[in-house]
Amino acid sequence: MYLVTAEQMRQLDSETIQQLGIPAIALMENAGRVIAEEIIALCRERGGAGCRNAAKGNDAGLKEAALGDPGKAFKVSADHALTLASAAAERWFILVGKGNNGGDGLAAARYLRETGIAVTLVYAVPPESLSGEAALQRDAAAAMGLPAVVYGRDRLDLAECSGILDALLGTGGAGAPRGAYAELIAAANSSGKVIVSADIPSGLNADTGETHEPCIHASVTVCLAFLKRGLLQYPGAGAAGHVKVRAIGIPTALALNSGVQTHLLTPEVLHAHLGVDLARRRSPEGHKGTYGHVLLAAGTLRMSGAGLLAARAALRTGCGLVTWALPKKLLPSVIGVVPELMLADVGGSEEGNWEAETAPELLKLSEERDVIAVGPGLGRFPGDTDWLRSLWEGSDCPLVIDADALNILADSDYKSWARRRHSVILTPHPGEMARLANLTTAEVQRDRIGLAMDYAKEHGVTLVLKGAHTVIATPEGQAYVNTTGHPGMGTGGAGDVLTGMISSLLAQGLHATQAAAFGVYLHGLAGEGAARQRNNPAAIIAGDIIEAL
Ligand SMILES: NC(=O)C1=CN([C@@H]2O[C@H](COP(=O)(O)OP(=O)(O)OC[C@H]3O[C@@H](n4cnc5c(N)ncnc54)[C@H](OP(=O)(O)O)[C@@H]3O)[C@@H](O)[C@H]2O)[C@@H](O)CC1
Ligand SMILES: Nc1ncnc2c1ncn2[C@@H]1O[C@H](COP(=O)(O)OP(=O)(O)O)[C@@H](O)[C@H]1O
Ligand SMILES: [K+]
Repeated sequence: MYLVTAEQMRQLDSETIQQLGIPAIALMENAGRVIAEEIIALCRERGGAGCRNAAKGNDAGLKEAALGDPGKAFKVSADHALTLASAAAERWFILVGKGNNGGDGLAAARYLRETGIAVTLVYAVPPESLSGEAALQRDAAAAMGLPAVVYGRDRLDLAECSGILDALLGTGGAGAPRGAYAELIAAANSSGKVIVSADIPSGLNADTGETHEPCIHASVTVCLAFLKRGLLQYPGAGAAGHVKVRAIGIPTALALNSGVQTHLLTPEVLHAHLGVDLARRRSPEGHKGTYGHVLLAAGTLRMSGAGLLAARAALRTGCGLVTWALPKKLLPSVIGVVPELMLADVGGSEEGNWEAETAPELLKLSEERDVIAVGPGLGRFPGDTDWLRSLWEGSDCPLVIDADALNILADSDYKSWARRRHSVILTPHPGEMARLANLTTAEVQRDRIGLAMDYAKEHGVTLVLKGAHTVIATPEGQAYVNTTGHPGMGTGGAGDVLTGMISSLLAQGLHATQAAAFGVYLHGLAGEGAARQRNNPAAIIAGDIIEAL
């Protein structure tokens, strides 16, 4: 599934209209219809038991009326999606803005009325100020005799409705809602009524997910044609409720041709777009050498657990072998803790810290391994930027950089380092990303997708920007947004687990984008599994995520 910006959406709209010759009013009709269908589905779902039974009876009657001899094949079906047995119990207020989003709402109102639902149009601005297709919809609604009020001129009591359709502002909204728009949004939010948003919640930045003050808090958002980026990024993702993306006649192929490079990370995208074998089939004649060898440079005396977590996660994700390179001082405390793990002491300080002099030994170890993962529990040490530079420039395999190794990178001018033959994957959380990009954490969170895409392209790295809805951005300019995972994963060490997983997939031969995307996806699924196994998600610890793999 594609993710688009408001600008890309406008371009796709106009290409459909100009290249395919489909009139704008037809797209708006389709939009109105799918919005009405979703409202009807919602009414059906939340209808009382009596209503549901009535609906069933009615549907049975309307859906399939076998005519004549029951043995005959001839049947007639009604439009189930636009049928609601409990319609008489519903009254919806349609909040109408001045632009095309308002036009969508007006079209939806007509379909709802046809179903038997009472609708009242609530214009945020005088109806005369509507233009283009929205004006055509206004006239059609008036011709059908739909009752209408104008906000600020006529009496309005939102307590009198059973639900609200928010068709005030869509992708053309700019800045915080003003005047009547702001007042209607605030009133809708405090009404306690169920709210369905057309395309995006009014007051949401469609690209970044920032919510202006005020912003609609919807139960359902019927997103038209393509998923808008802002609906996936918090806090917008929280304001949108259940997002239902519905087709309105804009061909998906247009997005591909127009160079839309952002995707929702689904099993279909992993399989069909990224070529990942989701079943992770293993060759019947495979052996541990077939599945690759991870070299992990991690851990200090005080943070040896980070190394253990990353190493165990790598093993559980299916690579053949893992060698954990660590300061000598750690050996007595970790020997035997994970029996499957190989340990390589590389010197280090008396206190069990890393030292710059360990670089040649690490490079030597890397010659026999397929990937280097560096960072979990690493700490900082004198000469660490030169140390990381020698790994970057001197090793001949993919490199996964996490935690303190990201902080080292943030202190380096690594764009001037020699180009690598193999890929580099960075896995920052928002705080680490802020240091890398020289921003505040709030600035990072403002538009995670946009920032990740720009950074990955500019620095020639695969970037995994962690947090709810992790973004994977590639050096070629693509991005994938993950939705697996769980708030219970906000626990120390969960990121170390991810580093181990991505490294393991790289060792097994997946390329950087595959390994980063599939690793993030599986990590989230394991987090969900761990949440199911524990009765309370707050009880999840990082080791549970590994056990759920
Ligand atoms: N063929 C198509 O194009 C299709 C489009 N589709 C639909 O159109 C939507 C986009 O429509 P759009 O571009 O007309 O913009 P829209 O979101 O309705 O709002 C713009 C109006 O709001 C106003 N306004 C803006 N900011 C404001 C603020 N902060 N506070 C107050 N007012 C503000 C601004 O007025 P102005 O300030 O310029 O006077 C302007 O008139 C899209 O989301 C989808 O639903 C679908 O039907 C598919 C086919
Ligand atoms: N609310 C959430 N929803 C989904 N995933 C989350 C959420 N909070 C945290 N995570 C995931 O948990 C991991 C935490 O990583 P990180 O902050 O690096 O932890 P640590 O440094 O302790 O290992 C990341 O993969 C992140 O995406
Ligand atoms: K809206």
